[in-house]
This record gives sequence, C-alpha cells and structure tokens, in this order.
Amino acid sequence: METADLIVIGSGQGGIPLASDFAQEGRRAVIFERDVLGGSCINYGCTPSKAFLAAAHAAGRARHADKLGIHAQVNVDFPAVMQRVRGIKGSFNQGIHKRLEDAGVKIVFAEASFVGEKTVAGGNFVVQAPIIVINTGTSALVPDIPGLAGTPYLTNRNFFDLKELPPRLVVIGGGYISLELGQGLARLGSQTQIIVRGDRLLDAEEPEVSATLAQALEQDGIKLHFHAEAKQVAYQNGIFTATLNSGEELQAEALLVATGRKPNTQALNAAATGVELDDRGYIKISDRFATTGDGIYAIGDAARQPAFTHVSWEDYRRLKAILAGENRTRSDRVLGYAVYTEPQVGRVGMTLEQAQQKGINARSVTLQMSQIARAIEWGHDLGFYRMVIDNDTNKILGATLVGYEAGEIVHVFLDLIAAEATWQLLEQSVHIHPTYGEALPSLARLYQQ
Ligand SMILES: Cc1cc2nc3c(=O)[nH]c(=O)nc-3n(C[C@H](O)[C@H](O)[C@H](O)COP(=O)(O)OP(=O)(O)OC[C@H]3O[C@@H](n4cnc5c(N)ncnc54)[C@H](O)[C@@H]3O)c2cc1C
Ligand SMILES: NC(=O)c1ccc[n+]([C@@H]2O[C@H](COP(=O)([O-])OP(=O)(O)OC[C@H]3O[C@@H](n4cnc5c(N)ncnc54)[C@H](O)[C@@H]3O)[C@@H](O)[C@H]2O)c1
Repeated sequence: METADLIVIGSGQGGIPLASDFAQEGRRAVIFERDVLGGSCINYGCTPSKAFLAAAHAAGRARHADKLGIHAQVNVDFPAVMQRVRGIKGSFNQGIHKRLEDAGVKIVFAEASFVGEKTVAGGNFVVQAPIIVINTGTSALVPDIPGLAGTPYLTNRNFFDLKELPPRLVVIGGGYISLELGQGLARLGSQTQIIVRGDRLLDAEEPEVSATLAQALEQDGIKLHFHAEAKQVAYQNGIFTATLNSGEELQAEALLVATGRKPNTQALNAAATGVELDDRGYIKISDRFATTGDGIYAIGDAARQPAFTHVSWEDYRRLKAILAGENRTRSDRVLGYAVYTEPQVGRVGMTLEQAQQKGINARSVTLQMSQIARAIEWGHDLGFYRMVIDNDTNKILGATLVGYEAGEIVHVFLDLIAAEATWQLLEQSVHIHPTYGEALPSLARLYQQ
C-alpha cells in the first residue's frame, strides 16, 4: 500500500488547489477523480453555462433592441455556439490537468472509497494518509416521474453535449439551472415552457425577485406553468410529452430536468471510517470542516455548504489555514451569489425577513430600476436595488439587486458588509454619472427620508 501526506477525493473547486499547494510544498498529495478533472463547475456547471449564456444573452439583447430602434435579424449558429462552449471548458480542464501535474500531484482516475482507517482505494490504487479531504460535490437529483427513466432527457451533465437547437424545450424545476439554461435556450430560439411546482420562481429569494424574473422570462416568450407537476413523461418519435397534474400535455424535442442536487457520497463507503452523513446523504462537518472521522475533512457542496464555486474555493483557503494551525472557521464569511439570467440577480448578506427573524431591528429601502438614469438610457429598466440595514448600528446587512450585471454591482455591498460599513459611508460617496453604481448612494439616501 502507498502512503501520502494528503488524499483528496474528488477534483472539485477546493480540492484541486489544496492538493497542488501540498505537492508544491514538497508533500505527497494524491487526488482521486472518477470522471473528468475540475468537477461540475468547469465541466458541466459554471464555465460551460456562462459561456453558453454569453451567446444566449447576445441573441436576447439583439432581439430586444427593437425598443432602442434597432431591428435586428438574429441567425443563431447553434453548433458554433456549443463548439465554443465545449472549447472553453476543454481548455479550462486541460489547464487543471497541467496545474496538478506540474505541482507533482499523483492523479488517480478512479472512483474512490474508504477501505479502512485513513485508507482509500480507487481502481487498483490503495493509499493511506493522515489527512483526507472529501470534495466530491453533487449530481443532478432526478425525480421519480413515471416514464422518465430511460428517455434521453437532459440534465446539466449532458446539456452541453447538445449539437442541434431543439425547436421546443420543456424544463422541470424553477431554480437556478432551470432559469439560466431555460432562458438561454429560449433566447437562442427554442420555444420554452417551464414547469414550476410552487407559485413562484427561485422560491428561496424575496417574492419581488421571483416576480421580476417571471416578467423577464415572459418577455422572452417563455411560458411558465405554476402550481404544476409533471405526473408522467413519454418519449416517442423524438418528442417528449410531459403530462401535468392539471391534465395538460406539454410537448417538446428536449426535456431538461433541473430539480435540485444530491451529494456524491454513496460510493465513498463513509461508514467504513466513521464519517457520518446527514438525512440527505451530505457529509456532516464541524465549523472547522472536520467530519466525524479522525483526520478526515469535507469541503464544498458535498458538505452541504452553499453550492457555489467561490464557497468551495474559499473552503480550501480556510481549511489550508486550519491545517497549518490557524484558528479559522467556515461560518464567518459574507456570502454573495448571482443568478445569470437577464436581468441578473445579485445577492449578499441578509434579506429584511432574515434579519428580522434574527431579532435585528432592521429596515430596507428599495430603488426601482425605472428610476435609475443609466437603466433608462440603456433600456434595462426591469428590476430594483434593495439594501437592508440595522437601525441600531446603521450597518449594512444585506442587498438584493435585480438588473443588468447585478452580479458585478453587488460586490460593492459585499465589500461594504465585510468592512462592517454603515449606510452613511455609502450615502456620502460620490459615484460616477451615469452608471448603475451611481444608484447605490441614491439608494442609501432613501434612509434619510
Ligand atoms: C449548471 C450549473 C451551473 C452552475 N453555475 C455556477 C455559477 O455560475 N457560480 C457558482 O458559484 N456556482 C455555480 N454552480 C455550482 C458549482 O458548480 C459548485 O458549487 C462547485 O462546482 C463546487 O463544487 P465542489 O467543489 O463541491 O465539487 P464539484 O465541482 O462538484 O466536484 C466534485 C468532483 O468529485 C468527483 N467525485 C465524486 N465522487 C467521487 C469519488 N467517490 N471518487 C472520485 N471522484 C469523485 C466528481 O466526479 C467531481 O469531479 C453551478 C452548478 C451547476 C450544476
Ligand atoms: N449562478 C449560480 O451560481 C448557479 C447556477 C446554477 C446552479 N447553481 C447551484 O446549483 C444548485 C442547484 O441548482 P438547481 O437549479 O438544480 O436547484 P435549485 O434548488 O436551485 O432548484 C430546484 C428547483 O426544482 C424544483 N423541484 C424539485 N423537485 C421537483 C419536482 N419533482 N418537480 C418539479 N419541480 C421540482 C424546486 O422547487 C426548485 O424550484 C443551486 O442551488 C446553486 O447553489 C448556482
């Protein structure tokens, strides 16, 4: 049996830099990957979806340019769009391979599982190490809908293999992947319908976010079916038929299932080494990423952290510091995230409801996009900027931005919150006219009214 200083299971967003750093420091690091290097983000998540959306939103903006007096005819070369997407993810993937090899990490392309104390096996390779880090991520959770299994439905895993634009698309789910990829294909020309279980999209966000996105998707010609569930799926002659609880039948050449994720922990044989899982199969961790197994840590999505690449990557930085003896935790970070629909959603910190639930004397102010000069001039007047403050301390607690490139602009709030700044600091700033950023001090000034 081989020995190492570090074993990483899964080449997710945190595991790769951790293994590289260990190897670069002259320690022996082994990484197991059962699929392709780089995990979901690079191969079937962020990278391909955002490269895909670059094309989709270019088409969408051209189609919506009518209101600017520009009447464009959009010709989508779908094979070229997808070839570019696959090219970008391929180059990122190769970059990771080179990074790990250059650092001297031993890469084992095999599914890993625990076979004993601090011992992991995958393929024919068995290795023991004092530190083991699980970074195995999640996979698409596919609901048990009668007729679905065995059909060529899409998930994020095979979506980016599409060669032809499906003339019609049905999407199941009303969350991130559904909205990003559903709006993307609609903007490229697929007639799109989305099946939403509840009464609104992105139901973890504030209702105004859901309503604004619903309006935007409808402007793209997407039909939204609320309070709807696919009770049955059939596939015949290249056509899917999804039968809803209402009895309505939706037909399309492509069916995208985007109904959430499940942790990749089944193959780990976690019980063999005392690593406990929660009721949904995620790995239980402490505030310092420690599992219940001695010397075994877990980071990223599989540890039920907020499922974002920057979280997994920041987990790596914090875990590395902890392993070096520093007193770090995972819970003291400011969490921001974005949804890359158009308009985008940029979120950071607490909503008003979340702050009030914590007993904070909080208040929020909202500025509509239609009141912002830049948004009117550019014709991106759908959305709003909202900020939450603590009335007792004046500190900024959170922000919700829905608008053009809101995922960029929200970083202003991310940094202000990290700096524990007050709304007065923002109010006193003089931002450049006419920008979207100019609206942020205006938003803060609403507290004076
Ligand atoms: C379509 C889509 C779009 C997304 N867009 C964004 C975005 O824009 N921004 C953002 O921040 N986040 C986005 N995410 C989320 C983001 O991809 C994840 O949060 C991020 O990849 C972190 O994952 P991770 O590091 O936990 O593991 P992952 O990246 O999921 O990697 C886990 C790896 O472990 C491997 N593995 C699993 N089990 C084993 C085993 N037993 N042995 C060996 N290897 C194993 C898997 O094959 C995989 O390669 C998106 C996700 C999806 C699906
Ligand atoms: N921009 C980003 O950062 C980005 C993009 C994509 C994904 N992600 C990450 O990946 C995670 C997973 O995304 P996702 O879209 O798969 O999950 P999600 O949790 O965002 O959405 C799942 C949706 O499916 C619905 N649903 C669940 N079961 C259903 C069923 N049987 N029938 C109909 N609807 C059903 C849920 O109500 C929900 O609307 C996200 O939570 C996010 O953390 C991030």
